[in-house]
Amino acid sequence: MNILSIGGSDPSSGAGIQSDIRMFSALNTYTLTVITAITSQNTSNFGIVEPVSSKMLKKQLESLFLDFKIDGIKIGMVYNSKIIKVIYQQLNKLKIPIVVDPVIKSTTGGKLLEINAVKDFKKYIIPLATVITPNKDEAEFLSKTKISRKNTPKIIAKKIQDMGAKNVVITGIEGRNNKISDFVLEKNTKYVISGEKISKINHGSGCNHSAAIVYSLAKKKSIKESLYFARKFTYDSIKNAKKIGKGVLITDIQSEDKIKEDLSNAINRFTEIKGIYKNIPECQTNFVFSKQKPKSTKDVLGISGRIVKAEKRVIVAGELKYGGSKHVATALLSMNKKYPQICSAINLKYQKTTISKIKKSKLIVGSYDRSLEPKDVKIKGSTIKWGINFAIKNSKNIPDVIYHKGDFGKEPMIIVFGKTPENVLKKILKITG
Ligand SMILES: Nc1ncnc2c1ncn2[C@@H]1O[C@H](COP(=O)(O)OP(=O)(O)OP(=O)(O)O)[C@@H](O)[C@H]1O
Ligand SMILES: Cc1ncc(COP(=O)(O)O)c(N)n1
Repeated sequence: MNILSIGGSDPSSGAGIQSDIRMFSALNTYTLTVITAITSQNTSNFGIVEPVSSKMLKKQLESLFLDFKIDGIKIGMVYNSKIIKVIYQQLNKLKIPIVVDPVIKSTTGGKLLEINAVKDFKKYIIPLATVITPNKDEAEFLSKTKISRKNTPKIIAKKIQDMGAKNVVITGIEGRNNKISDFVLEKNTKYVISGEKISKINHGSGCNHSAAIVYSLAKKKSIKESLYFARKFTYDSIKNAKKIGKGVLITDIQSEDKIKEDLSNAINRFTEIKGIYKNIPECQTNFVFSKQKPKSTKDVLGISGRIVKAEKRVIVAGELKYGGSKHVATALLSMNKKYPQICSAINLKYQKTTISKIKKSKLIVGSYDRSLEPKDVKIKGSTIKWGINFAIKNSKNIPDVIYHKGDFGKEPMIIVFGKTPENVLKKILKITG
């Protein structure tokens, strides 16, 4: 699939064209790019803007239309009237999804649309939009109306729809109980998509949101499906935002390749720990790492075989696969449900010496007694879930380690948990060897 991103260059790659390339690549989509303006900015400050000439813009667009099948277009920073008019001339006959992210001001305060271009933006760019995604401030600015009890998001969205956009999403409306919502006016129907607000000041969430919408629309999904997909995608990108520069955080997507790379590195380092073979249980070891918000073991990467003991060495038998682990992945899912930041786990042999080392190090330990398992739990085969939940309930803080001493015919076990495989490995180093 090929998606075209039309927008400004952000040299810090936190927003604009460069951010779109990162996002579409994470979605395994080829990104075509047309630059409208070059900006100088970083995560703290916005510098200057140099728009490209109309001729240059037109030539960029023509060169792509002559060569590629384009499945969807995202429009970000357009800056001035000349740019707006060229985009309109080139795009107005197209029949593919176009998502407009009306960027007016950057998070760091830079001007991304000239004041005297606002009129043409409304006249030429808004009517191109299959979906337009103003945030609350942008929606108020475009509609010249403040959201209030009287002027509801619906009234504001309708004003923007009347300018020619087919569907309108007003993003980032903050509510009570740490909720953040997007108000949607889809043709004649309205609805709200709500979720938890992450307390991080970030750069690029709006760009990621509109990029994910056009990606999903280009895959022929409905508007509603695309908005839910984009909301989750953006949430993950904010959750995974990193402090790369000195200022605001830069949003990022943890690609499946990155999950694989992190787990694979940690497994290699695990196998090299001196004397680690003593910590491999009879049922062998699995080491797992999940995607954000895993729903089932299919979202958890693990070894399709196990890490096995071969005399005084340990070797990895099998490959990394989603759904590769059952037991450790199930334990992780129970932990992750209560503590979503915990995404990695490993099981180790139960030994008194290890437990006393765990207790001496400052790790938080939880445990459960398998002989107390209720009958229905045994019958349903949901022992691990029951045990992990039992240990979590009885621990004030997030347990680093949960163990049980086994039962008749059941091997005792220790499970070490952490945010990432690297984090789990650090804990293992404290308690083994
Ligand atoms: N702190 C947050 N926690 C969770 N979701 C958020 C948060 N901030 C924004 N979102 C969601 O991210 C999506 C993008 O909206 P946002 O309001 O960030 O756009 P924007 O202000 O245009 O961003 P930008 O300034 O990066 O262009 C929306 O679905 C919004 O609800
Ligand atoms: C080139 C360009 N395009 C868009 C944004 C908006 O993104 P943000 O509001 O996150 O700063 C930006 N800062 N720069």
